Amino acid sequence: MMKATVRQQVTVPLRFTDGYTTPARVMTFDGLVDGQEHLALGLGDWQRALTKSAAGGRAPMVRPHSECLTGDVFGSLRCDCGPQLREAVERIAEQGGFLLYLRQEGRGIGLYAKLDAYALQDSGLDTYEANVALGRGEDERDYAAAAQMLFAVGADRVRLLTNNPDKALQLEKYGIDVTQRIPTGVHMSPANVRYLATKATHTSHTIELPLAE
Ligand SMILES: Nc1nc2c(ncn2[C@@H]2O[C@H](COP(=O)(O)OP(=O)(O)OP(=O)(O)O)[C@@H](O)[C@H]2O)c(=O)[nH]1
Ligand SMILES: [Zn+2]
Repeated sequence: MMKATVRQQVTVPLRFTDGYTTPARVMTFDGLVDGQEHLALGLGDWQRALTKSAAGGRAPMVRPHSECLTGDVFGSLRCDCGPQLREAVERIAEQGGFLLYLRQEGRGIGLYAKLDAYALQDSGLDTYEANVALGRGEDERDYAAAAQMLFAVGADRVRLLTNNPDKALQLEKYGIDVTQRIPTGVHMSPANVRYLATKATHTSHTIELPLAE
């Protein structure tokens, strides 16, 4: 795999809508294989986490988060992306590590296509069937660039914050040592319960859902 390098890093103070604040070291990259403008956010004492990991201690916590404009920015209740992002930033900041903000809108099909998929879901298809009906893959995400970013920041061993087994499998395939997979919380709403249930049954996401009535 081609090597990527950190292109720039700047500190950005974050404040979420619920008032939670933390500084983030926002990093950009040169040489990412997919040509996208992905970001890594170094959170908490990420430098100490890297030093400890290199000495054989606990690996830094890392969450690969796929972009979701509607959820991350506008607070859409159709998915769980906004609350997951908020949760991940705080958990990583507590322990030191990285949030990878990956420009993989709509599981890689893009924003307009995701909204087309939402329209199909409103006429009965589930989240995966809708992608297929559009002639797209159920999930087109590839994590090669994410692996490149982790190597570039020196995090080749990670504790991965995700419920998605594919993220761990792909990162391992690209040479990252995933020492542990940590589940994220489940952020359910009436509008996203079907979406979450489909993820759990269709792609073995580790999502614990209360039984539907
Ligand atoms: N095509 C499509 N994409 C969706 C839909 N709902 C959410 N997404 C996208 O799915 C992605 C969600 O990504 P993640 O938060 O990384 O979720 P995940 O793959 O389930 O894995 P974890 O959250 O890590 O467990 C984002 O890119 C969203 O834009 C949908 O109905 N159709
Ligand atoms: Zn979302």
